[in-house]
Amino acid sequence: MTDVDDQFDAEADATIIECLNLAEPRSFFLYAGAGSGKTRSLVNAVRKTIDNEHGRLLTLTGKKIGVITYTNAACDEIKQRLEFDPRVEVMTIHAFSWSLIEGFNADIRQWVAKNLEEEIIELEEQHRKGRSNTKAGIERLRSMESKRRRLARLNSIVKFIYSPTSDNRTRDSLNHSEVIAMTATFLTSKPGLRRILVSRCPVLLIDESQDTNKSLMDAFLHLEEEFHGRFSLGLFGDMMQRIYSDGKEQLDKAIPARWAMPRKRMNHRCPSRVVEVINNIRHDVDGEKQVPRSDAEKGVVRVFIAPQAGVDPFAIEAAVRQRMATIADDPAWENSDAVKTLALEHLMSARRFGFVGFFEPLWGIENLRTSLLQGTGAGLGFFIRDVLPLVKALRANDRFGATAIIKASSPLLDRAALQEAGSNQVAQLGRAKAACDGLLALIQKQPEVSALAVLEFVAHTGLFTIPDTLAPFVPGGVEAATQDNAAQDDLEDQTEGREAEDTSPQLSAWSKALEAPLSQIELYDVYVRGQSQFGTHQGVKGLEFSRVLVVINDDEARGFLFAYDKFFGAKEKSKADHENEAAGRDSSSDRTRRLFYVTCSRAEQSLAIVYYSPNPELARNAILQYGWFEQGEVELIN
Ligand SMILES: Nc1ncnc2c1ncn2[C@@H]1O[C@H](COP(=O)(O)OP(=O)(O)OP(=O)(O)O)[C@@H](O)[C@H]1O
Repeated sequence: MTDVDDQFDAEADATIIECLNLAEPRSFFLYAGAGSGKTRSLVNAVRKTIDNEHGRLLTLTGKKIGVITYTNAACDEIKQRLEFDPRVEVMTIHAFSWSLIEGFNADIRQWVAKNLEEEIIELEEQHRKGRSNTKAGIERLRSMESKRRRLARLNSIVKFIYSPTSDNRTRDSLNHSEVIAMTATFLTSKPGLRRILVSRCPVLLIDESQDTNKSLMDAFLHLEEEFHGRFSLGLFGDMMQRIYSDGKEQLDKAIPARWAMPRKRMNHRCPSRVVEVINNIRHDVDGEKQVPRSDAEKGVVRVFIAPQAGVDPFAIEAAVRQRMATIADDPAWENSDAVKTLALEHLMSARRFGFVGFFEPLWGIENLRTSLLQGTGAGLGFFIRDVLPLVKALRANDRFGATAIIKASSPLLDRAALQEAGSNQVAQLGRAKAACDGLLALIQKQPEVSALAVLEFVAHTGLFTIPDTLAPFVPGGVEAATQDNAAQDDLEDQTEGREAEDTSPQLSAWSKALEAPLSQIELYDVYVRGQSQFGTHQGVKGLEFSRVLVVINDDEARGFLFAYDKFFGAKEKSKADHENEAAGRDSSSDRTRRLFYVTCSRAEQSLAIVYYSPNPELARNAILQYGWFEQGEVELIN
């Protein structure tokens, strides 16, 4: 690291540290682009603060520095970098919100009731106006019915529960957006809650603040207004990287003049050519210009334009990697594992990484999506926490590991089974061993064995407990589950859950997903852990990779928030787009430009963009007209 580079933005860091002075806390808004080390500044400032006399004060008073991150992964990373210091509370916005409102059961009940009543009135209104025999009409009726039922049951719920990392489908649970909305309302309407927050965390730092839910952000800004001088709200983020519609538009314009406005201008991540390109993309938005590190390489940037129809994307992307290996003089491009491929959405990644058969049916069910992306929920857990670790241990001939897994989670060797076996424990151990051997044989004999066949084998041998979600797919599964009272309750919660009245779509989705080979679930698991070479444009916010391949295909993505075809001039803008632009409102082009900025700025060495266009020639001209890329950097392929 060169001294000049290290000192380049030193003033911003010093300002932030000053703001965290607990005797005189001051709020601040850090203005800094991609790769400028915002997270590093956050961690450094917190560390410096807890290492000085303020740290002792925090220990004495039991107060904490609050840090809100955007993802669980970012949360873990920051905790680790701060060595799990107990004076710092690092949480996602969902976990933080719940930590504020948990236990206020009467208020929660009242809020949910009012919210449900309003939603029901709105649905009734729509019902009066619309037709009831269409798909939308039927869903509306079902939703109305479900909300009425939930409303009727509210009084019987003594304690509301919520988990920031799962689908929250039981009767007494709240969903993610309710918790956020409720926290915003409570913070605004309850002075006591505001006092609790400020007294618990005299400093609250929010990373990726551009995407923090707008009503919650407004609540924090009001709270700051009331407590300034005694409380510091520190916003880290980059308005150019606002890619979720939830965030507060023009947050930067809402910041009071008394706040500190530190600024960082060096990009420590990207090579100089990538810095130039992202400066170009950003230019018309706020003119903010970054400089590369003095020791930055030049790097390579290429845009490849391919036709949208009648091509094999796998062949095209392989050819692009080959071409990049030559242009960048970097053979690693030929190895797809060394390239991070960013698709517009998860299905595109699933197709490319090879787990679409398992993923697509479940992804089609709206309220399974959170758990699908987080690998949570009993059905997924059965495979990724029980079966796959055992399969891996057996394949590696790791008898010790396999035994540990069986001991920890197989009913064959749980305490009750062993007690029941009495003097016959050896036979019970033999049964477990035979089940393991059988599972290994099944997988070795048929490497593409279906998930269903594995499930049936596990049910037959009793190797693991079959969760209710999967019980309908094994002989006698449902009866076995319903004999058990607790299971019966769970089943009712699932079938008569708040919103999910009709579980048949979920059952048929699981039925389809189980036809996929178990090997697809292994790939899915690697993907959701973020360990594959694939990711989505939105999902890689905050991350960085040596070689980045951005895949753009509106046709395959079928999204509506982002529209590259319009952005790159290959498709006409709609009337609404023109109106939004004329009125200075956020248009789909604005959103697309910001997403493009995020993806391009992930590259540490070289960047390739593959754009599947309905009209490659037109797109090429439009892209060149922007002037972001040089003539030689844009190639047509087919
Ligand atoms: N002062 C510095 N010296 C050396 N490397 C740095 C410095 N600041 C940041 N970096 C490195 O630059 C990269 C980008 O930092 P970081 O991820 O914190 O940036 P960011 O501003 O959060 O980026 P983004 O908004 O794009 O997610 C990281 O690899 C980080 O280690």
